[in-house]
Amino acid sequence: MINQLPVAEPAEVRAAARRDLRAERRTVVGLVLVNGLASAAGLIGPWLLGRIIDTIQSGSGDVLSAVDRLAFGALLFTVVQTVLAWWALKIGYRFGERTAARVRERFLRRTLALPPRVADHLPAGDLISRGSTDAAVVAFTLRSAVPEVLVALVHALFLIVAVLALDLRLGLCGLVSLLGVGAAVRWYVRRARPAYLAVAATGADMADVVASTAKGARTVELLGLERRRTEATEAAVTRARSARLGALWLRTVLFPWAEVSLALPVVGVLLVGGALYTKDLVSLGVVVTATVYLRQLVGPLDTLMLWIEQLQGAGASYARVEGLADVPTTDAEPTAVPNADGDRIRVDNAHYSYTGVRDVLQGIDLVVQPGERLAIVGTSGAGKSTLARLLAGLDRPHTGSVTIGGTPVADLPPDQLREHVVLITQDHHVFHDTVRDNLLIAKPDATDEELYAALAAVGAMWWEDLPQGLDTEVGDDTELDDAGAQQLSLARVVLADPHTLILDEATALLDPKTARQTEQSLAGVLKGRTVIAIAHRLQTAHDADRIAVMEDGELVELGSHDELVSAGRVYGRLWQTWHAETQNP
Ligand SMILES: Nc1ncnc2c1ncn2[C@@H]1O[C@H](COP(=O)(O)OP(=O)(O)OP(=O)(O)O)[C@@H](O)[C@H]1O
Repeated sequence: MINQLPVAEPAEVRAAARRDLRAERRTVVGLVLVNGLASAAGLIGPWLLGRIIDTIQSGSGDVLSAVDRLAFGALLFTVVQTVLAWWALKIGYRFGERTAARVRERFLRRTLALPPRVADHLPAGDLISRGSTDAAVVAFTLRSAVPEVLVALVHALFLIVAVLALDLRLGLCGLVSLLGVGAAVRWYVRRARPAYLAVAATGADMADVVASTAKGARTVELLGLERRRTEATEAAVTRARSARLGALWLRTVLFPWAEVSLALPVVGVLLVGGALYTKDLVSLGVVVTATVYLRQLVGPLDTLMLWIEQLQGAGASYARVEGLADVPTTDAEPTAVPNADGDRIRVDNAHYSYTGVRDVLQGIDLVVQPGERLAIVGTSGAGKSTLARLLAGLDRPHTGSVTIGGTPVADLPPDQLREHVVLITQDHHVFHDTVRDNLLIAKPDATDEELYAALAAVGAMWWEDLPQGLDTEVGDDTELDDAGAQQLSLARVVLADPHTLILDEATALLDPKTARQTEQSLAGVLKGRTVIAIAHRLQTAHDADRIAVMEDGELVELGSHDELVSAGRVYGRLWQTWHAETQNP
């Protein structure tokens, strides 16, 4: 079990961000262009203001009409800037929406592409918090922060260039005074990544503790573990709180430091500009224009400051979302392609341990022929379900191999795996969606005829009475009963059309009526396939072609019912006892 999913390295995050930006190349170029125009338009107003002051000061010619013209120009360019800035933001929001969707889809695709044996061992809380909280933070940032930050950056750049072009001395004085802001941001950024990664990791840990307590609620209640679980939850909450306080502390330093630093350029330019003006080295209009430019710089820099925290948090979330790409999915390359050995399932000297201390499977050797019906029997804890998991590719043996047609089953990607083998248990799931979409999961390109046939094969003709047929949403107004839900998941199996089915407790714990209905549905699914059934009732074993008997993780007997009964060993004794019990209940 992986305790925590990987987090993408900064270089990987940068590469992923570059890919996302490249995918929206035209939108980004449009955004920068329109934004540049808006910023350029914004520079003209203060420049015209300087011209007004210089015109009034010179007092030559028709001052009044010159001032009117200049003031009208300033007003016009302010309107132009407002319209262009609105347009730039609109483009930015569109970019954000599309990129956020791309990030979410990538996460979903990566999650679904994980082999079952890997997905089964991932920490659920961490995975859920990455797919929900982290993905939401990234989406919000892309939608809101990134466009505004891009707009602010371009605006700030134009203002700095403008003030330098206006008067190099005043420009340099303004820039020197800005160094404080740069130092504050550097200090913050260095500490923010680890702080926000800690916030996300402790949050995921908290979700894990709560999820595992909820999942095991009955065990907690039965074993009286309430106090221990409460303590574990409190400890997780405390860790999450102190991580968040650590991140907040960084802000309490950043903001006052930055606020003071932002006031300095204006003060510096007023002092230096005043001195230069008294010595007639610069006009009053230029000093006023430079002061207005630097004053305007506070706006975009403030925006950058405000969003910088969001960007840092989102950077950490982006690294967590992208980290899914680094989940190790295979520790061995497939040794052959399916078909070298037909559809034959072969288990060679398979050992497996959950804890690394004790092998619960101890050197299993087994070959299942295509089309065969094999029953696995044994006492509780003998290792039947574990063997079923290995056969279904949900885990790989620690030594030895389990192969289908020569390929290790656990190495098959999910879409290929389900074409070969499907494990049927009582844990079926109906998605809150239409009947059609619930079925298409198994075969996205299935035609309606194929869907009707799959439903008919499992006896689920109730779909014809649904208000909108296949397009009826299930799970809301149309609640399916247990048998209906099981039929829907069995219809998915028919569509996936695997050559081998593994049945583990598919009906053992169902009430008799549902069990009977499910067995009838199952019969339609089993037809023409290799079936490996964990047999809880010896009647199932009796009907199988061969029976594998397990004891303490070993395969102790293998043969037909008649062979094993006449051998009179483990199965023979089990049969005698069961037979006696059913004859004299
Ligand atoms: N997740 C797990 N972690 C640790 N040990 C486990 C886990 N699952 C099963 N085991 C242990 O592995 C051994 C084999 O269990 P398995 O469930 O395969 O047996 P089984 O024959 O299917 O039993 P049953 O008929 O009761 O389901 C048992 O000793 C069991 O306690």
